[in-house]
Amino acid sequence: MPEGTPPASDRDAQSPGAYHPPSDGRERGRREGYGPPPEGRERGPGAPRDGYGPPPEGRDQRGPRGEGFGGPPPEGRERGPGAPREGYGPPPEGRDQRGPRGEGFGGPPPEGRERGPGAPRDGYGPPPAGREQRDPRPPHPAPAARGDDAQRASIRAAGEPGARPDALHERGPERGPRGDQPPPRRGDGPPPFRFVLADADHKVLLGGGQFRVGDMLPESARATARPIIVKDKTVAYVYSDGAPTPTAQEQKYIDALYNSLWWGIAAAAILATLLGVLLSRGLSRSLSGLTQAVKGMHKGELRQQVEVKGKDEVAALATAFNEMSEQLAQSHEELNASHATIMQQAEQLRELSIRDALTQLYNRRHFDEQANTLFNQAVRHKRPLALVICDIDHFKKINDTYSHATGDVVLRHVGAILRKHMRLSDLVARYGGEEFVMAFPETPGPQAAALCDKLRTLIESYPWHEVHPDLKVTMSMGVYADIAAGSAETMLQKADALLYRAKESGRNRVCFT
Ligand SMILES: Nc1nc2c(ncn2[C@@H]2O[C@H](COP(=O)(O)OP(=O)(O)OP(=O)(O)O)[C@@H](O)[C@H]2O)c(=O)[nH]1
Repeated sequence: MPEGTPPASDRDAQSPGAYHPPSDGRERGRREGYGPPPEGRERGPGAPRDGYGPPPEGRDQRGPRGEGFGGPPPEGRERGPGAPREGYGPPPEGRDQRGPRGEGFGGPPPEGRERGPGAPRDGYGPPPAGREQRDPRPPHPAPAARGDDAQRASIRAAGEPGARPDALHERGPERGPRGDQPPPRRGDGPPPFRFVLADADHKVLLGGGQFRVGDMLPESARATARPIIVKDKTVAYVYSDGAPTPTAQEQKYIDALYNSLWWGIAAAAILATLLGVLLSRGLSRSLSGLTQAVKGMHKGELRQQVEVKGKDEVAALATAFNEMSEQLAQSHEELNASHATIMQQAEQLRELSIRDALTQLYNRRHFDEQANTLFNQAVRHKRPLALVICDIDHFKKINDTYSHATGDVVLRHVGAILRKHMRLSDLVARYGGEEFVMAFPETPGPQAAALCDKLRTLIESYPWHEVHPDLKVTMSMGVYADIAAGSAETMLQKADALLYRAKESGRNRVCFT
């Protein structure tokens, strides 16, 4: 069994995933071998060994247990070359082949810890020449018999470059810092992480970064420190201090990644810009066509069609716009047609409201409105105005002799003769029954009477025999042309009086003042 490897029984009792120091019994047993035997415990060569006295044969060849910490040997313990070593002399041959213990922590050894060239190393001072070449792996944990020294050695091993704090719980005493696999070599560069080791009271045992030995870990560091547990008891804390320091190769790789990232971002930005410019140009052209079409619609040209390209949203918008424009134009045309129809019908209704259905002349209501207007204008402009009332002679006899229908035909023919032979500025209406009224603007009385006489002659000479062989039709008229009467209504009353006089005078004649 190589030195430093605990007995099988001890190893079996240890958890495979955590570091456990040797049992107290082992520790005591080993330590007891370096002090004087108890009084009265003299032993002979065959006496059972309890650690006092020379080891049995073969033990010396293995060399002493590698305690490196302790005071000077007890008084009177003079040792020869074969005396058990306590770390105060060169190790026996073959000891160096086991590899160093706890390398990785530089700095001088504690005061008073003078060591010989073969003394077990505790991590302070450079290793012997060629040691790293022979065994690059971190040392095994301290032998179980060394107790607290073994714990320190194991803890120092955990603090080596590349070691993880939780590795203390993962590897057994005879395993490497990372189990059975050697730690990755990182060349001669700085360790990737720095660790600070503190005892259970958070007092720094092994400094690093901003912490010195003896400092107290601040609360912030304590929160993230990883405990080192021995037999369910926290014996120390490991705190990671500082950021990882990549190797030159790793830094190159990181730089290359950053360069690739920045070039990728730059390329993406350029592509996005170009794509945006192209899209904006196409979009601008499409929207320009739509804008022109909308302006055309605003001017009243509702039927607008824009070019549809592709199948994107702009094309869908152009298609929808074309459909909307066509529907809007059709609706507008239908609305215009309906409006024209309504206006026509309104005009027809208006005509019906102001005209006589039998003769198609204006009716009395319309004549009264227009006669007032003409009267006011004549008064304002002091212009002549003549108003005339006409009545068919013995019309009752016509109805009675030739039928009521013949009487209607006579009324229509008389109305047509009156309308045909008057000026457009003159006004004629059927006043009721067989009565007609006329207004002659800009016409003095004598001229109006002459016109009325002409009309009377035309009615009398009309070929009524075509309506009925024995039919004779004449008309009597009263003409009044003095606006001094005061109103159109008064003038009509005066004209009606003259009509009555014409009737009384024998009919078929014109009377005026
Ligand atoms: N056919 C027809 N007859 C009408 C219409 N309106 C009124 N009449 C008739 O016209 C006749 C008018 O007769 P009157 O008022 O006595 O006058 P007149 O017979 O013409 O006698 P004078 O005026 O004195 O010459 C009445 O018989 C009415 O019925 C009409 O629209 N159509």
